[in-house]
Formats: sequence, structure tokens, C-alpha cells
Amino acid sequence: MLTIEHLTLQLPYYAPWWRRRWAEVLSDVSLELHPGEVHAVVGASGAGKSLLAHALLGLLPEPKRQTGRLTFHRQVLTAARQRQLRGRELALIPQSLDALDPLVRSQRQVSWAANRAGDARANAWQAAGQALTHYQLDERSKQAFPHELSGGMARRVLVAMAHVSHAQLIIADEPSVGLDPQQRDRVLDALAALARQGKAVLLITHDLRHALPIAQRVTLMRQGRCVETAFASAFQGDGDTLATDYAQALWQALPDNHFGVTPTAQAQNVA
Ligand SMILES: Nc1ncnc2c1ncn2[C@@H]1O[C@H](COP(=O)(O)OP(=O)(O)OP(=O)(O)O)[C@@H](O)[C@H]1O
Repeated sequence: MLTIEHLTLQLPYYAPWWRRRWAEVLSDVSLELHPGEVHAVVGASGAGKSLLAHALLGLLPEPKRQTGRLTFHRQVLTAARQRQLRGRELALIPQSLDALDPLVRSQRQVSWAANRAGDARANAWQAAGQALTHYQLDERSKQAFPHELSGGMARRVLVAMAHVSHAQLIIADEPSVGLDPQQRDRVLDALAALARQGKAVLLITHDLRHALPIAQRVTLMRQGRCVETAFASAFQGDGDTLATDYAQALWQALPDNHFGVTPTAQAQNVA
């Protein structure tokens, strides 16, 4: 559905005496996303994950130097096409909950997203109500302002906005950040449900543990580069099928992965 080929991005910064220099913030990034798949992009803070998301949506700041090729449904994703598809075929679940209008109730915000995607007003209101119910928000939450919602509820309102947009590609930027485990699992389940409907979900997170339960493939990013793309199933045991030392080290550093101990061996140990 989406192909990123050799995407390189430079953004300006200013050296002393206002001399403009260019910093390479994405270097030769390539990856593919398929319908019905959750593809996680995992990396530490500053790895370039959000810039990658913004490049896909055509939301990068100017001036910039960008090379490489983006294709969506086999057509080149030009700036004009990105403008046309944003909020329709391409949806963003942003990192910040400030994306919600503080003066507008949940259902109204979701119905606006449906409107933007082309639903007539009456349909949009109904679709918004159904989507919010689908993500387990009750009648009170539907009529609540953002400050009356918990972090997890507010994130599910953002997921509902992506849901009603009929987007084929959904980019979720750190959707699990700052949530308790129960709320986090609900949000991640909601994203997995979108993929089961045949949509492609690009899940951006700094925490591999949040990606593995729902992703089919994982791309690890570091300092603007893709280090490795692996099937989520490769993150098991001692991770010896992972191709790079970085991926293996990241996996083995997780506190609760029981690396090197298969479930059977663990059971025997307990016995
Ligand atoms: N507008 C900008 N101009 C110049 N540099 C930028 C700009 N936006 C981001 N950067 C730099 O690009 C790098 C990648 O930023 P990005 O926001 O994509 O990281 P990230 O992986 O999403 O991090 P986080 O998990 O903290 O959100 C960082 O070093 C950042 O300082």
C-alpha cells in the first residue's frame, strides 16, 4: 500500500553569524506497509520517527531538502496528492492530546473528522457516535470536553477520529505514551482492530514492549536511519534470528523478555 524508498531529509539550522547549515535528520529510510498490517517504527527520542510520519503526510517545515520516493497505492505521493489525501486516505493520530479542540465535545470533534472525509452532516454525527461506542466511550464521555477525559479516553477519541475518516493508512505517533497499562492496552487493541479491518497502521513508539503485542513487523530506527526491519516473531528467545547487534541488544535489554529461556525451560525450572 505504502512504499518509502531511500527517503533522506535535511533541515536547516543556524551556525554563528546566522550561517545556514543543513542537518541530515533522516538518512536513506526505506520501508513498506501492507493492508491489514500493524508496522511498528521503534526508536529512542530523536531517532526521526515523528519526522518520518510528517514526511508521509507532507507536514514538514520549509525550507527542507528531501530526496527519495514515496508511493501510495503505486502512485507517487507528491505534495499535491498528500494535501488531497490527508484526513481522508491518510490519517494521523498525533502524539499530543492538544490536537483535540479544548472547547469542543468528543462527539462533535469526531463528527468533524467524518465531515472532512466527505460524510454528510447527519451521517457524520451518527458515525461519530458509533465509533466512540466502538472504542468503549459511554454517552457521558461522548458529551465531555477534552479536559473531562482521562488520557486514555482522549486518545481513544483521536483513534475514533482516524476510524471515521475512512483512511486506508493510519499513522499513530506514540499513542501509548503516558498511559497506565490498562488504558494503553485499550488504545493498542483499538489500533489492532483498525488493522483487522484491512487498514495499514504505522505505529510509532519508543517502547518495543508496546509494539510487539500488536505489530506484525518492526522497523528499528536510530539517528535517522533504519537499522533493521524484522518480523515481530523474531523478538523471542535470545533474539538470535535478528540480523543486527542493535536489535539483539535492544531485545535482550528488556527487563521482562526472559531471553535465552524458552517457556518450556521456564516451566521446568519452576517444577
Ligand atoms: N523542525 C526541525 N528543524 C530542525 N531539526 C528538527 C526539527 N524537527 C525535529 N528535528 C530534529 O530531528 C531529529 C528527529 O526528531 P523527531 O521529532 O523525528 O524524533 P522522534 O524520534 O520522533 O523523537 P520523540 O520520540 O522524542 O518524539 C531530532 O534530532 C530533532 O532535534
